[in-house]
This record gives sequence, structure tokens and C-alpha cells, in this order.
Amino acid sequence: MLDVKNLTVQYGSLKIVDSVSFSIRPQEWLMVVGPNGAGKSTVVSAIAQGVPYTGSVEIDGQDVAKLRPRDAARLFGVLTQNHTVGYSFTVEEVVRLGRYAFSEGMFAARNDEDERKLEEALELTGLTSFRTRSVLTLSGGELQRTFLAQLLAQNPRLLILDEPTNHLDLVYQKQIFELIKEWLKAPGRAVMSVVHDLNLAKAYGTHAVLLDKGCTVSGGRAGDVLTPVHLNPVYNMDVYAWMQQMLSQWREAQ
Ligand SMILES: Nc1ncnc2c1ncn2[C@@H]1O[C@H](COP(=O)(O)OP(=O)(O)OP(=O)(O)O)[C@@H](O)[C@H]1O
Repeated sequence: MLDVKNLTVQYGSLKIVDSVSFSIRPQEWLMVVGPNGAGKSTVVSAIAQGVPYTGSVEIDGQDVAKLRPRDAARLFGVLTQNHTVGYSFTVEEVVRLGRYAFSEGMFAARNDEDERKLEEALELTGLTSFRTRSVLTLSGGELQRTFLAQLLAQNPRLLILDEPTNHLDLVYQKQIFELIKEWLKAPGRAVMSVVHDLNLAKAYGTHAVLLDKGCTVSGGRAGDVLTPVHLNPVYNMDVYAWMQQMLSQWREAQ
């Protein structure tokens, strides 16, 4: 499905992403992990054609750089970390924009499929009762869910999510990861997400890429990548001991 080969992003003489390669096949959930500044968001931006790069990004053998935006939107959708809205659209209007790639134009008549995908997306993200609210009045988590709903309404084959549960409380964090897991069950779909929480990466990822200073430290099955051997030198700490320590605080409190 997605093949990223020797992806390199450079600002001046500074290499931010250095020859990163990975592939994602249908039904896989690739977790991109690594410390702050490792280059995770830049990899997402490059795939989304938001920054210049060398190397290649292909979906189903097609060069993403050469795809028409509408065709690209049917293949993959991207949820970025920061959402800035400077207009007072309603939640429903923002989610509806996800259907644009399937319409004949901004003012084209809506069809049953558009309506079904809109309702599904609102319901899955818990936003049905927010549909008439202005997006300018939403909390960070509600806004995050609105843009996730837009992506689900877009119905691409590959979801690319940069910190999808950024701003979300525990309830929605769990709900969103569970709903993406369900979404992934339909044939031909795949997910790539940047996550900081290694527990979530391990619990939901089938595969992982560990980045550090723009380079790939390890890539492959999540269970093989997310191990102390790979993680400890990158985070410069005993990751497993830290997690144990955190968990033991809860056990002691019981
Ligand atoms: N336009 C730019 N010019 C110069 N440096 C940049 C630019 N954009 C990003 N960087 C640098 O590239 C590096 C990688 O940034 P990136 O946002 O991809 O990291 P990240 O792994 O997503 O980090 P985080 O976990 O903090 O979100 C950082 O050191 C950042 O400061």
C-alpha cells in the first residue's frame, strides 16, 4: 500500500529526516515513535506533500507527488497536530468538507453516501450533539475530534495521524484508539500514526518505526522494535523500569 523509500528532508545544510524507508500493507497499523525532534512530524508532512523531500513516496505503486489532490484524498487522509480555525463554521460543516474529494464541486448536490459517512463520522467521534456548534467555541479535544471526524468522513484507505489523541482525555483516548482499531478491520485499510505514548504504540501497533535525530534506529514488527534494547539508548533511560515505577505507584495506592 504505502512505500516510503530513502525519504530525506533537508533545511539548508541541516538534514531533518535522513534516508528513512518503510512500508505499510493493508490491515497494518504502523506506529512512528521517537523522542522530541526526531523527525516524526516531518515524515508525515513529507508524505502529505507539505515539505520538499528527496526519495520516493508511493501508494499502490503510484508516486504521491504526481497524484491529483482529489485522487490523493481518496487514497489517504492526514490528521495533523495543530488545527487553527479562523472561521465560524459549524462542526457539521467542517466534517462535511471531508466529502469534498467525492463531490463534483463545492456546491454539488449531496448524495446518500455523503450523508451516511457524515452521520457515521459524527457518531463515532461522539459529536452528534455538537453538530450545530461553531468550531470557534470548541475545546482542544472537541476540535481534535472534529478534524478526526472530517478524516473519517473522507473515508480514505490509509489514515495518517500525527498524535491523534493529542488534547484528548483518557475516555476519548481509549475510544479513539478502539474506533481506529475497528475502522482498520475493513479490507484494504491501513493506519500510520505518530505516538509518544509507548504503551499505546505497543498495545495497538502491528508495526513500528523508531526514529532518532532523523534516522531509523529500528523498524519492523511492533514487538521487535519496541524493546529495551532499541528504546533505552534512544531515550537515554531505562524505559521499562520507568514504566514499572509509574505502575507500581498505582498498585501501592490501591
Ligand atoms: N522549517 C524548519 N526549519 C528548520 N528546522 C526545522 C523546521 N521544521 C522542523 N525543524 C526541526 O526538525 C526537527 C524535527 O522536527 P519534527 O517536528 O519533525 O520532530 P518530531 O519528532 O515530530 O518532534 P515532536 O515529538 O517534538 O513533535 C526538529 O529539531 C525541528 O526543530
